Amino acid sequence: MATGRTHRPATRSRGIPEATVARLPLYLRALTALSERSVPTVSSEELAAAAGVNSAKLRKDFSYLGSYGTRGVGYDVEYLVYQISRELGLTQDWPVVIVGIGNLGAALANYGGFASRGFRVAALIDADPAMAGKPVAGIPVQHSDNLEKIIQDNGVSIGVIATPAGAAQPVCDRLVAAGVTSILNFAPTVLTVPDGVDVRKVDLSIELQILAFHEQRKAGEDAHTDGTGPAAVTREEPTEAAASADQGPDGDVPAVMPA
Ligand SMILES: NC(=O)c1ccc[n+]([C@@H]2O[C@H](COP(=O)([O-])OP(=O)(O)OC[C@H]3O[C@@H](n4cnc5c(N)ncnc54)[C@H](O)[C@@H]3O)[C@@H](O)[C@H]2O)c1
Repeated sequence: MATGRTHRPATRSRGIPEATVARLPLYLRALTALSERSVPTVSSEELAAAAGVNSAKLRKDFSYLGSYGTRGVGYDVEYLVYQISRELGLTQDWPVVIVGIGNLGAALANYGGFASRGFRVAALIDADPAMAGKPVAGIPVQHSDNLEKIIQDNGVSIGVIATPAGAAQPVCDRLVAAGVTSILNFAPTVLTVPDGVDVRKVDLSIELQILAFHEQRKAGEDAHTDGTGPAAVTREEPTEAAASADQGPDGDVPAVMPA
């Protein structure tokens, strides 16, 4: 039975802080773009700018990988791609199942970017009997009655939940009981999982709400500056929403966050 914890502590067992782990994909994306342009080396400043990260933070992050670059030359792009991919576990193929093949699940299944990053969609699962056997992105949807067998047959450790909120916890419990140890949750609900299971939550509506907050604040500042509106909320007086928002990899609020 699922209990208690929803995410791991701030430092992982190998000593790399969770905030550094969260920035590694940003570096990898920037490095992959450089690699595709056959750029051999990159300075910490250039790479930091491309990744949208402060360069001192980048150098600190890379020190956890044992990568210090060469003075006057910078970092070897190909080697860093390899090192970060290895650190993120992307040098092996990860079979992933998506549960809930509605609008979102089908869009995720059709997204080509997973495969190029080492994630293979091994199975699509849905509770609607009418969908069973129908192909989505070339993969036949399987009925959720067979969820446990599908997980075991495919050796799946990563599950993506794209069901309605009410179904997410029972689906999560079944995934975990079947052996899944990492969950990416798109349903707007907090999942409870046992120790040893990682949950990441994606919620685009929260991102939009935070942008709305900033828009409202900007509008307030404009009105205050030209003297036409009520007193603005200043940047020195964050509202509760801003104060409680999780900080992302480089101070922004991440689109994917711990559950
Ligand atoms: N995180 C985000 O940014 C974001 C964006 C859009 C939607 N969502 C959320 O994603 C979820 C899916 O949205 P949608 O628009 O695709 O909905 P949808 O209704 O189109 O699809 C949901 C699918 O889940 C299936 N389902 C229901 N119960 C199930 C169960 N127990 N096991 C397996 N499958 C089950 C349904 O048959 C359906 O095919 C919702 O929770 C929605 O709120 C999140």
